[in-house]
Amino acid sequence: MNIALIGYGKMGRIIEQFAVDRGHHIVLKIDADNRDELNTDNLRKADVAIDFSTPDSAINNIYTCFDAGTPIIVGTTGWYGQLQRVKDDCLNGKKSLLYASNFSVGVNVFFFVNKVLAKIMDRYPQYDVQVEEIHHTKKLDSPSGTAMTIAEGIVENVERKNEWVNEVVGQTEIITKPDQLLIESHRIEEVPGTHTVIYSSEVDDIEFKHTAHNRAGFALGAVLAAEWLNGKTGFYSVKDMFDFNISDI
Ligand SMILES: NC(=O)C1=CN([C@@H]2O[C@H](COP(=O)(O)OP(=O)(O)OC[C@H]3O[C@@H](n4cnc5c(N)ncnc54)[C@H](OP(=O)(O)O)[C@@H]3O)[C@@H](O)[C@H]2O)C=CC1
Ligand SMILES: O=C(O)C1=N[C@H](C(=O)O)C[C@H](O)C1
Repeated sequence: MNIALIGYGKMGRIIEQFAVDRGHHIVLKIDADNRDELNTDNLRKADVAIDFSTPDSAINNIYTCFDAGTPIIVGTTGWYGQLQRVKDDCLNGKKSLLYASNFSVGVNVFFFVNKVLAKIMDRYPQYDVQVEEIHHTKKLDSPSGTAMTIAEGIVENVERKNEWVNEVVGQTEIITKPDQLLIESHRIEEVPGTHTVIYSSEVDDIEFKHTAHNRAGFALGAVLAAEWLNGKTGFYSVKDMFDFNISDI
């Protein structure tokens, strides 16, 4: 496949390596310095675009791909307030988009088991629950997209939690109400991404944790998603690609 990389930073560069290793060709690389080269003519040279850019630029990048008719994989986080509008425009215009807050196999297994665990813990009100995420200090958005997906999996399944709230440790201080799920964000040099769900009672804690050792899992997952999306029209999340099912267990 011919691939356009929108965002050529930490992720874009690793994605390039995996894509080339798998026999693909990079036909366009966009970063802040050459962003005027992101236009429909250039995008039409690509079979698929992969966006790992910035929360502020993602929406414009998505709509430029829609205009070009180029399917787009969106790894960028921090734009999900616009998700419904993007979904509607994608489906109405018969465009092609797949997004994920996290493309790694490990985290997608984690997302699935998190929901199962939440369903079980719904029965045990003596446990409170919170989510912690740790990322490098260059990260622009808080909470991480991954932590939001985890929190949504808990709020959907634990009746005593109705919404999530975010505290960035050292910047904001939150006093949560009982029906609020706290996501605590920590920023520590060079950490690729660590997510923990903690259920705490008077007598014990249950901790469920995913630690990324590097960015390779995210990058390979994004290339596999591009291969999966090739030839499809529609609006997808990474769940459509992994498709775990409790009846498989
Ligand atoms: N879904 C997932 O699995 C994962 C998602 N992410 C998300 O991906 C995004 C990128 O992460 P990361 O690679 O670490 O970040 P980086 O800051 O390393 O890279 C961002 C890139 O975007 C470029 N950029 C800036 N403005 C624009 C623009 N207007 N158009 C196109 N590109 C632009 C930057 O250019 P320049 O360097 O010139 O400023 C840079 O090349 C983040 O939102 C992050 O949360 C990260 C890892 C995994
Ligand atoms: O910015 C990052 O680095 C990461 N962002 C994604 C997120 O916001 O969840 C995925 C991963 O945790 C790394």
